[in-house]
Amino acid sequence: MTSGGSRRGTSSWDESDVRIRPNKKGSRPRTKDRPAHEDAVTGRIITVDRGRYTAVVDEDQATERVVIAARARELRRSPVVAGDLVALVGDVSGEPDTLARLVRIQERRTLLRRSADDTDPVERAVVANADQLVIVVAAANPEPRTGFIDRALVAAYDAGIQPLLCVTKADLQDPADLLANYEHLDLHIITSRTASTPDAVRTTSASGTSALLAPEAVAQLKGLLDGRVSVLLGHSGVGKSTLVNALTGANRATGGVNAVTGRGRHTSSSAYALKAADSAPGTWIIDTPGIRSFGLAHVDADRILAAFPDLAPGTDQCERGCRHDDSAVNCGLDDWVESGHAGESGPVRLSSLRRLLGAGIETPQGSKELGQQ
Ligand SMILES: Nc1nc2c(ncn2[C@@H]2O[C@H](COP(=O)(O)OP(=O)(O)OP(=O)(O)O)[C@@H](O)[C@H]2O)c(=O)[nH]1
Ligand SMILES: [Zn+2]
Repeated sequence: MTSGGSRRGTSSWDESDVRIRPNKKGSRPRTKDRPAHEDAVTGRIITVDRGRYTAVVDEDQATERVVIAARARELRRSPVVAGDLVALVGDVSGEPDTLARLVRIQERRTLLRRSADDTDPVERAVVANADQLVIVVAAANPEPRTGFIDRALVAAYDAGIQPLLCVTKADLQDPADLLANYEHLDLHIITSRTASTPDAVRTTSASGTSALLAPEAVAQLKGLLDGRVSVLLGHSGVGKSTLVNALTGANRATGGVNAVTGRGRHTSSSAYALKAADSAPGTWIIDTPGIRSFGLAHVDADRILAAFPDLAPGTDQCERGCRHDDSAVNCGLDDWVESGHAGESGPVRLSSLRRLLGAGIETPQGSKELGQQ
């Protein structure tokens, strides 16, 4: 359990914070034939596995515990994902072999989504209520792919989540060339490497390989994650679990949450949340072991444009249906940038935007055409 700092956990919420999501069929009260669940407690979903929802209740209090719940029948069609804040009723003791009932999902601040691939219109919720998306790539072994980073950036901008780029294994390869692609985005970039100095952070990967990481990047990352909910995303082998363990290590050895999530390797492929060690209340790291790709069929180009406020007004002069991408003719963004409205970095920002717009997304008018065929 974390300690110190101001209390910002779920403890300060009351029932009015737990809102029922708008009902498509109108707002027929659900309280008519069942109790109003006034006794419900709020839980934070840390993982989902075969219809069982694992939640943390009474976060950062002495009574903090892990409660397993099943979804109430009326929520059968509502996906519940890691990071969701939910109302739980029934047996919320968290004792072995008890099962609570999940009766409400709190309105989400953000929702990270993906489709299985660019042509699959079915979007899946991945993580709810995240503040930032930490995109983890290795400088080498495996080779970094800008396509993956770009797609993750698009997914983050689409979800209204702040992206952050973490490059590992800088001891193997100087990542300067890779990073040149991203220096004109509003993006925190953290570069991590191994080190053999006495202050190196000792950690292990999920498979048990130990590593010594230079403390600067670990400290920097810790500072950026403090008090926030962060999703970590990266391909296998980039050093994600090595980093996660460096950040959560102390906590995995103790604490209630550990009982469910931290015993050796997590076997489920779904996202799961871990509490960071020695951090402010509300600091959560959500790992996404099963996610190797980001289908973007659901993404709206307007939301990507919104992440470029210096450029977005330039599209006022575009013709209807303009895709603003590399193939666009008479795109207003060209004039906007040429006439200096977006400042000196305008041209490189525009080419970054266009690269992202080409990462496989719908046109602003909502046609089903993809940006990349
Ligand atoms: N040289 C170097 N090796 C590292 C660094 N970080 C991690 N590694 C090593 O890279 C290998 C893969 O690291 P993991 O943490 O298992 O990678 P992962 O992303 O969790 O991979 P999966 O568990 O397959 O998802 C391990 O042998 C680590 O010790 C680094 O900064 N530099
Ligand atoms: Zn345009």
